[in-house]
Amino acid sequence: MNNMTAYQLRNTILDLLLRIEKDSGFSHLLIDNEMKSKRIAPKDEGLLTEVVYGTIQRKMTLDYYLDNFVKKNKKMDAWVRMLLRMSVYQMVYLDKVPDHAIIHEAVEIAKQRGHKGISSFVNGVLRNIQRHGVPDTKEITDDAKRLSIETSHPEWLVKRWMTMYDYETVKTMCEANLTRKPISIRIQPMKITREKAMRMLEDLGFETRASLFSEQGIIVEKGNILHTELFRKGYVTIQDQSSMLVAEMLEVEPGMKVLDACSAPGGKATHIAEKMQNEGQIHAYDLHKKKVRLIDEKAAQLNLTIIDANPGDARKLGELHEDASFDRILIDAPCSGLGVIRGKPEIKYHKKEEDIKRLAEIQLEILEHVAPLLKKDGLLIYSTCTVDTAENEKVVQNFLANQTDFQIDESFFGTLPNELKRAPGITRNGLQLFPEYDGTDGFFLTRLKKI
Ligand SMILES: C[S@@+](CC[C@H](N)C(=O)[O-])C[C@H]1O[C@@H](n2cnc3c(N)ncnc32)[C@H](O)[C@@H]1O
Repeated sequence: MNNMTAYQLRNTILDLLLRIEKDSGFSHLLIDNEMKSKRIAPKDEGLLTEVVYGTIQRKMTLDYYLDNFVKKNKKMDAWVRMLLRMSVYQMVYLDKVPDHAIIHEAVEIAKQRGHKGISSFVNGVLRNIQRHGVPDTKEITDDAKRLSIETSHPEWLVKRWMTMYDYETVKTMCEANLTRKPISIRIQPMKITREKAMRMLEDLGFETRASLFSEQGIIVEKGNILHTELFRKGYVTIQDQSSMLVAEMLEVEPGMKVLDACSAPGGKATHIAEKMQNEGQIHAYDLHKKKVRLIDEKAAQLNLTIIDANPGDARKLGELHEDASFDRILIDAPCSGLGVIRGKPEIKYHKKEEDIKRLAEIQLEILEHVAPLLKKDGLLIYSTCTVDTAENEKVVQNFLANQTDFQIDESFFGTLPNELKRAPGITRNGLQLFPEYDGTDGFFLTRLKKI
């Protein structure tokens, strides 16, 4: 592996940021690919991840700062603005590299990518910021606007959340979205115990702790799991703790017949298969044919054989399966993803309010079409990785309003892990996890019972 110079590393970071912006690419996937390419030395991985995530996470705040130092209507190529953003990010939020070195590297990059005029412009803006400091956002008097700029969330989104939750909850949530998400992993219990996996990781210098949400979960505080044999050989897989709650709460047993209606890439289907000790049947569907392969790959990696994955629209599964034929059903619905902003920060800039309305309609359609496939006394989990009540509470309420043979399974609340029994997001209709809570994603789940 060649060690990159600071200049090359900054150039790679700039390229990554531009790709993420241009292709609306998922930052975590592009960063993982970059790491896997082995071009980045382990000592540089931290800085790369920090600058890429940080610059995306704080894009609106950085633009607010820059607008104070750049003439209005100044035409700027996308790469110049991005170079300024990532440099200001490092100057304001990181203290790893001195400002003069950050400015020097930015000017070198500008010289190479552009011409002398651009490098002097970059130099001028950054030196001005170094001299005068960034403007104080406290001057913005409107709460929603200030929170929007300070935490870099679109104003419509902040306003929307303020209609759903009190200001302090929204503020905490937006601030949590600016922090790094701890990685959590799930052990494959047929291959290794949690204690052994934790011991092995700690021997390798990782810092770990046991998840309180799932007996299979481990939180990795420090260390890159992608580089370990444990990960490569399928002894563990990456999954957010909140997602692990789903298979825990589905209460499956070996031999059951289970439907996972929106299954790709198979994180929860494989967990359910593990809980069933790989005995029984899991019918897994996903609308997108290409993604079905991901379910098969994950199952193969974890040596799980009971998952039958196929393309299919959840709203048409009644054409393939008889009514009342499944013991358990999971609907992990397509959603706005507004609960996973911390791990995929670009989401907050791409979503629109109309998307949420349309998604809520699809979610209700899926629930209504899939529900008849559940046996009497069977359990159905509805989950999403969003904090938007229109996609969570409201969908469940609307579904129940037109049903006589389903109800919220009250015993669900009793079976939650103790730490969650009094979580702030518990309502009559389910559990809303917020991203600041024990490092999970923003996630909603509820359990319905067929009576
Ligand atoms: C939240 S993701 C599922 C994640 C998955 N359960 C896991 O744990 O890995 C939602 C999935 O629903 C799929 N999807 C969207 N519309 C669908 C539909 N009408 N029928 C079935 N799947 C759908 C999407 O392609 C996406 O993969």
